[in-house]
Amino acid sequence: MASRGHAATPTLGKAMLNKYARAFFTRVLTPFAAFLIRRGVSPDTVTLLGTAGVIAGALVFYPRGEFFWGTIVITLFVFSDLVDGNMARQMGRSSRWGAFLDSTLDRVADGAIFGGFALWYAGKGDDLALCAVSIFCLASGQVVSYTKARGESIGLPVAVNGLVERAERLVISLVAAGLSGLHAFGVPGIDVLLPIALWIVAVGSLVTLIQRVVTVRRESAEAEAEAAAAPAPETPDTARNSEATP
Ligand SMILES: CCCCCCCC/C=C\CCCCCCCC(=O)OC[C@H](COP(=O)(O)O[C@@H]1[C@H](O)[C@H](OP(=O)(O)O)[C@@H](O)[C@H](O)[C@H]1O)OC(=O)CCCCCCC/C=C\CCCCCCCC
Ligand SMILES: Nc1ccn([C@@H]2O[C@H](COP(=O)(O)O)[C@@H](O)[C@H]2O)c(=O)n1
Ligand SMILES: [Mg+2]
Ligand SMILES: [Mg+2]
Repeated sequence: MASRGHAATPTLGKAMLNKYARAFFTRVLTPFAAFLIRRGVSPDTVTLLGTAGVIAGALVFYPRGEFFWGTIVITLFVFSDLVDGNMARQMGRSSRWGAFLDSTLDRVADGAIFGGFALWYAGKGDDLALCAVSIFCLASGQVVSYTKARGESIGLPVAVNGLVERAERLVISLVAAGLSGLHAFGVPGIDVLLPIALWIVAVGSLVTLIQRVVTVRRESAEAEAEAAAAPAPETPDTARNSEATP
């Protein structure tokens, strides 16, 4: 199957969280995943419910500026993205459909999170620049993921993850949003963290996008050169001719 961060393809510039945190969370979440399997829950159900919870947390709380509670709800549900795959692997039922559903709903969840920030800044948060930065984070995150999916669909390895993968985008934004939310409980000055995080995610996503586009361009040129150097494949016509020619 097409490569992902943890696939067989040698991957350059593997992002920190996918490299170090995934193994840790796999160990921690495996017993919970096994428990759900014993209760007859399917990986697809976990994928769907997890996404619904993230959407609810992001779109109910963030547009009202309730960053603490929004982040608590999202955090409770976002780890379902690590549990669903874990369950599928334990059951020996990892599937193309599951990979498609997981990745597609990742995009939906990310849209809700950064859309929630944008709605806050477009409304009561009253900051057009930060609304624009939130929309940039949303769009660039989706395009970063698309570069890999499209590159892989045309047969390239896309052997780079880049500086800021999805896990980084989420951890930076959610930690900052959760802490910024403490402002509502009287912690002074802490609300500056969310704007800082959004700028970091925006710049990091742009760098990641460039890293991936450059990689796809190089891999594509290499693949074209390889194809040009290889002997032309036999068509029925050339096969007939070569049989006729002694
Ligand atoms: C008083 C304190 C208030 C604070 C409130 C609580 C704060 C809690 C804050 C944050 C928690 C954040 C948790 C975020 C967890 C993210 C988990 C996750 O979903 O990871 C997904 C990621 C990728 O999964 P996939 O392989 O399924 O997805 C692929 C990916 O989307 C690709 O996208 P691309 O990267 O290319 O853009 C797609 O291409 C592909 O299609 C798709 O399939 O999983 C991982 O990467 C694994 C690593 C997970 C690492 C989780 C780290 C969590 C670390 C810390 C959390 C705790 C922090 C607590 C801080 C408290 C601060 C006070
Ligand atoms: N409903 C699902 C969800 C995931 N999978 C498989 O797991 C892989 C993703 O693993 P994560 O640890 O990142 O969740 C995905 O590519 C599928 O192979 C599944 O089968 N069904
Ligand atoms: Mg998953
Ligand atoms: Mg996922």
